[in-house]
Amino acid sequence: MATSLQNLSDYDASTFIDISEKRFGLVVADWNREITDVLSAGAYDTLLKHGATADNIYRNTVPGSFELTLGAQFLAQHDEMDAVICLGVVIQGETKHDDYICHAVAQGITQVGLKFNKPVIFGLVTTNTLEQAWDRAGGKHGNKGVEAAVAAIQMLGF
Ligand SMILES: Nc1c(NC[C@H](O)[C@H](O)[C@H](O)CO)[nH]c(=O)[nH]c1=O
Ligand SMILES: CC(=O)[C@@H](O)COP(=O)(O)O
Repeated sequence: MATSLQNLSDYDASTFIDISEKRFGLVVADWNREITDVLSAGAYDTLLKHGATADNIYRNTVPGSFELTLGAQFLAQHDEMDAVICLGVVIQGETKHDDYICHAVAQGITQVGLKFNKPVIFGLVTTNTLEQAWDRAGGKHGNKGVEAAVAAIQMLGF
């Protein structure tokens, strides 16, 4: 289903577990920094809003989205880390460069999650245009950072 029809920025928090003792890693790509900062703030504020403490949220920056996988692994490998949220923005260019990045990140962070048996969330905005990216970073389609944080909380409830 397309984001225009449904997004997780509207969610029911009544089913969330207590996350006051949970530790979260945020891995944020520096590319398209103005937008990833908004995603990061959305994720951070959402975790706090639902009971996480600032001391339990660890934020690491990586150069670009391609590095999200390794950044996620650096955090996920710590036993005390409960969930990792990866945030990046890849906007289509003239070449297939964006495809390579997006597929690598999707596969890479899936593997990290399976390897460490903990939620590693795919908060990668992959759009055709800059405008579409802003639409998903506090614009008309919500904030994918918020959605990523919600997904992490929901997965911890399993
Ligand atoms: N083009 C985008 C990139 N490119 C950089 C790569 O992610 C990577 O850092 C580089 O290839 C070195 O390994 N990154 C984004 O996050 N968004 C883009 O649109
Ligand atoms: C994927 C991108 O945003 C960019 O770095 C690559 O652009 P291009 O495909 O025009 O080289």
